[in-house]
Amino acid sequence: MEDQWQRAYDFAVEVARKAGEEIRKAGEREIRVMTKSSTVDLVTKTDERVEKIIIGSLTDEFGEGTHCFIGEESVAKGEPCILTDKPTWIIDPVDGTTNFVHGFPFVAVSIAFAVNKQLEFGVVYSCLEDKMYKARKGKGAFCNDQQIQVSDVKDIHKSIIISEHGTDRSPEKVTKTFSTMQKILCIPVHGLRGSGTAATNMCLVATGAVEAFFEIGIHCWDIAAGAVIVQEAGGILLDVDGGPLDLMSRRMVSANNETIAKRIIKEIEIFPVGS
Ligand SMILES: O=P(O)(O)O[C@H]1[C@H](O)[C@@H](O)[C@H](O)[C@@H](O)[C@@H]1O
Ligand SMILES: [Mg+2]
Repeated sequence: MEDQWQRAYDFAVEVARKAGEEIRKAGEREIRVMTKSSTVDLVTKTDERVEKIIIGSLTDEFGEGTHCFIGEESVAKGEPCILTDKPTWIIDPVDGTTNFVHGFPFVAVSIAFAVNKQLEFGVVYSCLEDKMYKARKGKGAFCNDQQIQVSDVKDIHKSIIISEHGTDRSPEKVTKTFSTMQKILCIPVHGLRGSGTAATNMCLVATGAVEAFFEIGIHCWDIAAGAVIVQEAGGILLDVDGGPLDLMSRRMVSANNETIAKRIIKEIEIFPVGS
């Protein structure tokens, strides 16, 4: 049977690299010369510009109207965020926007592709590190074309766990997030980390650098590509309540195995996520 999505997969890698180059140029050209306080609107323009480059390239390649798009910036401007059975690109043009403004070296382009609500492939380009992570369902996960695999650690005491506090500063969320982090830290685990971008965090799970990453508050575009990469690296994806992952639920646990995932889930204090 003809391999229907290989060309789309290969092209997604090219587009991610082109988008990453645009982000690097924006960082060198614009942010360095502006005070941080005045860069927020510039960043929004960069995010929007990069998303336009990605969607424009995909539309030129595959034709107007053949595929659907869920992009962070398009949704922010009122486009629907609904995953249908149609072939759909799920895009975060600049994951780690706050990092980008500050020159903190973890900024990722995240591009995933789903058909019939099933993820076919994911590409995460950590553009300041020049690390191209990619994975296609059933065909393994790679970083710069080297196959990657999750850690084989089962003892939680020998693990590093990633979590993020996100951008919401509401008292309930902050209290529950830090209470969860405190409980996990004091299991004890070897350490807690966070890169500031969910896509990169998931790739760190996939390479075995850390054992798990969880977060409540992320969006489908932050995690869709990373989900394929973790899965194809031998990892597991669950909801924070231990049920199956729902890509649209704004909460997620990714881990190297079920033992670590379930141990983490016991400590997570769940809170509702805003719109
Ligand atoms: O809004 P930015 O600065 O991009 O940060 C969020 C990032 O997009 C997510 O991937 C992270 O997981 C969140 O914790 C960040 O707040
Ligand atoms: Mg993001």
